[in-house]
Amino acid sequence: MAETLKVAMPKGRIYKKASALFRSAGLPVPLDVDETRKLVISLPEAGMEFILAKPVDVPTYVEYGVADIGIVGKDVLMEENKDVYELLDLGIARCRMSVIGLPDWKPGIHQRVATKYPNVASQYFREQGQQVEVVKLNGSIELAPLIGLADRIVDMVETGQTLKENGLVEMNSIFEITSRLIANRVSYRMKNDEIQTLCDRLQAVILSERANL
Ligand SMILES: Nc1ncnc2c1ncn2[C@@H]1O[C@H](COP(=O)(O)OP(=O)(O)OP(=O)(O)O)[C@@H](O)[C@H]1O
Ligand SMILES: O=P(O)(O)OC[C@H]1O[C@H](OP(=O)(O)OP(=O)(O)O)[C@H](O)[C@@H]1O
Repeated sequence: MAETLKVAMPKGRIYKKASALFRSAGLPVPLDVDETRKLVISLPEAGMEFILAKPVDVPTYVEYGVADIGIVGKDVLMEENKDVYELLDLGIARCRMSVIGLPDWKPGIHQRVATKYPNVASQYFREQGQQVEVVKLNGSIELAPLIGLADRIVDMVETGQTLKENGLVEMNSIFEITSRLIANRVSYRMKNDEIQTLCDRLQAVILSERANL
């Protein structure tokens, strides 16, 4: 008998897109996650169990093996650097990680950069040979240059609306972001049939959606 596959799904903006992809692939997903406070949802008839997690925690659950697979943004994978397999680019929740500042920004003697992604930002500026102080924030990052906490930020840009409304400009794009399917290393071996079947079904939908673009 096939083993239960434990799937860590991020709540929030990725969930809708990821669940639509699962449904198109003929895979079940819990409905109405916005309306429930339940965090573990079992679908025994499908041999699956869904863990509804905060997006940034998905790689941790998968690394520790309490979830066999998970869905997470490339931004989180780059920042968290967990020991997991990255199996598939789902092509959803597309945006980019960028360096952003006020239009009149000039490099000062002491440069400060605010971000939700301190590891990504530190590595980027190190590679650019720029010495900066990185300050970690947890949200509304665009506030930092407006009120003088930092002279630049590293944050995600999707439509560019947040930048526009706050008079900021995108200076450099660091990398493109989409959501990825990740797997625990041991689960990938022990539940290979189940994981591979799921991967193949998702891949087929992704390819057919791409062909219809
Ligand atoms: N415009 C966007 N801004 C932020 N994240 C985006 C955007 N577009 C796609 N994403 C993806 O969605 C993920 C963030 O989802 P969400 O905003 O629900 O989480 P969060 O802000 O980390 O969670 P929480 O609000 O619980 O702290 C990112 O990790 C990224 O991969
Ligand atoms: O280019 P846009 O389409 O405007 O999207 C980008 C904005 O969306 C994200 O913020 P989020 O909504 O996650 O809020 P928070 O990080 O401030 O909590 C991100 O941090 C940017 O602020």
